[in-house]
Amino acid sequence: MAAAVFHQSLGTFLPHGQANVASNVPKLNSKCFKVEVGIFRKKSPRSRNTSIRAIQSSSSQTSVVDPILSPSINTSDDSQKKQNEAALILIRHGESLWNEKNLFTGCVDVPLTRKGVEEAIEAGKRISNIPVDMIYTSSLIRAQMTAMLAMTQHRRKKVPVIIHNETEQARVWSQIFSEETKKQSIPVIASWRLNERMYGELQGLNKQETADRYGKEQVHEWRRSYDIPPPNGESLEMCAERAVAYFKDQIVPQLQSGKNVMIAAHGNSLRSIIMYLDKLTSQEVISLELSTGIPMLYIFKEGNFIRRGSPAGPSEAGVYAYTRRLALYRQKLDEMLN
Ligand SMILES: O=C(O)[C@@H](CO)OP(=O)(O)O
Repeated sequence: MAAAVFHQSLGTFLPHGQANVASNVPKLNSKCFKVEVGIFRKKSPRSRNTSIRAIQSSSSQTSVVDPILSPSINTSDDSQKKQNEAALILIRHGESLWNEKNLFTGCVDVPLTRKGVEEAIEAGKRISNIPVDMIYTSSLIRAQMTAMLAMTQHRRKKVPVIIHNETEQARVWSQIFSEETKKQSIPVIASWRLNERMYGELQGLNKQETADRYGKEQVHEWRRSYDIPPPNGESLEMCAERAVAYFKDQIVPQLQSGKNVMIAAHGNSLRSIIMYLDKLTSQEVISLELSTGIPMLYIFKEGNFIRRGSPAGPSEAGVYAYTRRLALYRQKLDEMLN
């Protein structure tokens, strides 16, 4: 059985030997952790799931029809690109144990609270009818838990599979040898570049006690100014440099090729990405606050990001104005699953 390698920048599977994955591993240039990319196995264009074929036949040229199974998706096909639209879902992780304790967290890797688990599940319900072909998370467990818990609610019931490419052995040992299983999997790529901003010497300190000690204004400046870093930490601008660069280099090409993408990350890494998507100024981003458990939906179409989700809506219907294609996808899911 021939293995195939998941090629991160192409977002597809190449026969082992053709994909120089090592050259794709970015150099780490600062504080926090892990490398990204990994292996996965190539899907077979021939063996398709019948029920999915029903969806494809209704809307064969669009990306929202579960392109991971669609043989027509080809990253080098320009005409395909022009017609594609893709969904982009952003989720801030649910409440963590340090959110609960009101501690500066940054790159410290703490898990979700029970409430955070429930928020992640609730977020998953809101996006359960939106197709997801690839998942990106930070390297931190709170974002990864959120992504995984959210996907337990997804109606397509594909299984998120974390891509491991830290070493050749990790890559080889995590191969999947069933075509059917691969088709029912969603690659999950973790990158430290999506981590929360590094909070420097504030990490682990209590937010209220820090405000009492250094003054409310000073702490507010550390927390919400655009270009003033906390002591030995990252400003939002510095966080944006690596998070937005990663978004442009790694994630936008997937959207361009028609893949529907979910990103589970953090208050500040997502604020910096939203600043880029919504073309916010450094003044405007200061007042942008993201709630936990409220996913946001963007549609990527003809090179533009169109915001469809409001962070404030109380229910799925209130949150998203579906595009025609998303509505069609949902209708087909209803027919398939009910
Ligand atoms: O502590 C942190 O890492 C972040 C997010 O919880 O805090 P802030 O609200 O200051 O961005």
